[in-house]
Amino acid sequence: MAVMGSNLARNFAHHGYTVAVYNRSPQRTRDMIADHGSEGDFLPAESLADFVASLERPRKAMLMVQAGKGTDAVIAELVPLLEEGDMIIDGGNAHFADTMRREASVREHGIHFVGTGVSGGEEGALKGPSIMPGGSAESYESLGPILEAVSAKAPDGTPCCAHLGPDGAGHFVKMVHNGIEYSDMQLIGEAYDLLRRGSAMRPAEIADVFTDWNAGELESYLIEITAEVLGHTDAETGRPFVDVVVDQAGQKGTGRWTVQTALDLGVPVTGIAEATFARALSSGTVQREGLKGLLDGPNAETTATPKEFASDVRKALYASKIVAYAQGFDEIRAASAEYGWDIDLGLPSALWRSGCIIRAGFLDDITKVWRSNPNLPSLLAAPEFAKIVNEAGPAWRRVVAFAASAGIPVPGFSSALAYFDSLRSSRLPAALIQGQRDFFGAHTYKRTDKDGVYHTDWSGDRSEEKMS
Ligand SMILES: NC(=O)C1=CN([C@@H]2O[C@H](COP(=O)(O)OP(=O)(O)OC[C@H]3O[C@@H](n4cnc5c(N)ncnc54)[C@H](OP(=O)(O)O)[C@@H]3O)[C@@H](O)[C@H]2O)C=CC1
Ligand SMILES: O=C(CO)[C@H](O)[C@H](O)COP(=O)(O)O
Repeated sequence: MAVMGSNLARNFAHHGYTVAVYNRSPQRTRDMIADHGSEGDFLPAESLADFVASLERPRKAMLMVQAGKGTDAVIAELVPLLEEGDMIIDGGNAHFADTMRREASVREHGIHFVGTGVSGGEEGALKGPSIMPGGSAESYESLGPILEAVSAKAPDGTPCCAHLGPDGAGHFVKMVHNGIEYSDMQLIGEAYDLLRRGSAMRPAEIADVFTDWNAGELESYLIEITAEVLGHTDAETGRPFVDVVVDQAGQKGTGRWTVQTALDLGVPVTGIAEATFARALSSGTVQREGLKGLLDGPNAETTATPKEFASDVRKALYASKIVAYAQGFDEIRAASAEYGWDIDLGLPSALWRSGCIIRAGFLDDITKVWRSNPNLPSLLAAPEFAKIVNEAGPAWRRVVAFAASAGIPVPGFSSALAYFDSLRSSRLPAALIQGQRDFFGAHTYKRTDKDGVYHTDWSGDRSEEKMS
């Protein structure tokens, strides 16, 4: 009955379901019933045993508790109280590997375990979140209609909830959703910083720029709330709210997991990685405090007009955002192959169209791309997206070049551009790295002109040997 659980319970009740509710600390349950008990049919319980006893069979028990140890603790307490055929649904931000482990262990008791991503924050949970369930297809048959009823609806009326695949598939997709969320937020932050430092615009003016952008191709929840946050004035000081907030970004772990998992899968999610490291750097007070005044550099403003500059930043933001999404989908595809999930690539973007934090107008276009050609090597290979990033090129380069010359850090914009340039390069310096690896470790290399694996006798006469 913390923020997500209580709002989701109210959402179920608003849809006509009778909802049994329980929280480890009973006061939270009492508060929720006192504040919202009249909104629907609730059965409050002060012990887990009473909670379980009040459920219809087969029982469906949904957890919205702290991910990690909290989730394990509740499952351990819940399993002995349940029977074969019952179902545990974990809606928290669990690591997909934990979900795979929990699913296997709970299945031994004949109990279904559904790990599901839930996104939309406090408001989404109440009014309709994007729901990303994994678990067995059998469990989705009975659970799906309930989750679909309370989920957000896409502009075409489709529920933003669908079965993504077995065991950890749902939580994996939610994890990548959060990784993309990190990237999106970092890119927006960089756009703000460029306009603020590079064009001397005030937060309220930048809020207007974001409001304007929200009417175009960048239309999204995160752009919308950015305008709200930038337009907000601190009541106590009368200063822009953004200027009174400590500039250290928090993180609960999902961005880090996305990057760690991508490293294991060998998928370059550079935008998500830069965004995650940027949060860590902002919070690294030892280094930031310790180096204050020691590091030198420029502090320049653009010579472009604010309108021209904002137009370039908008294009760079959109192109970098497309790169981040392309990388996220690459990670989902790689994990689907690795774990045998068989995820339909068109589904995540379809489920993200409404309700979730990264909801955006262009998710409809992404869904259409994957639906018409699921075998594309990358989202960037879709002609419509290739056209956008290609056309953004000159503005993107002007922004990154300006940022470097002006001393404004843009790790998201510049890493996205480097990714784009790497992919379009016919030759990469990886050939030299292969030579170095062979030199110091006899790691061998392949040649461009003939088949086989080769090694050069670097410490001897430098003759080349065909190894296989
Ligand atoms: N907040 C958000 O915007 C979103 C959150 N999520 C995920 O949803 C879940 C709930 O999030 P949120 O509402 O923010 O709350 P928190 O993540 O802060 O979790 C608090 C809840 O977990 C319970 N809890 C913690 N440890 C235990 C334990 N050992 N045994 C029993 N209960 C325990 C708390 O009970 P008690 O009151 O007794 O301490 C409380 O009900 C999390 O997994 C979160 O990652 C997903 C999407 C968005
Ligand atoms: O899952 C969410 C949104 O989709 C949660 O709000 C999550 O807490 C966001 O991650 P972080 O706290 O690391 O910024």
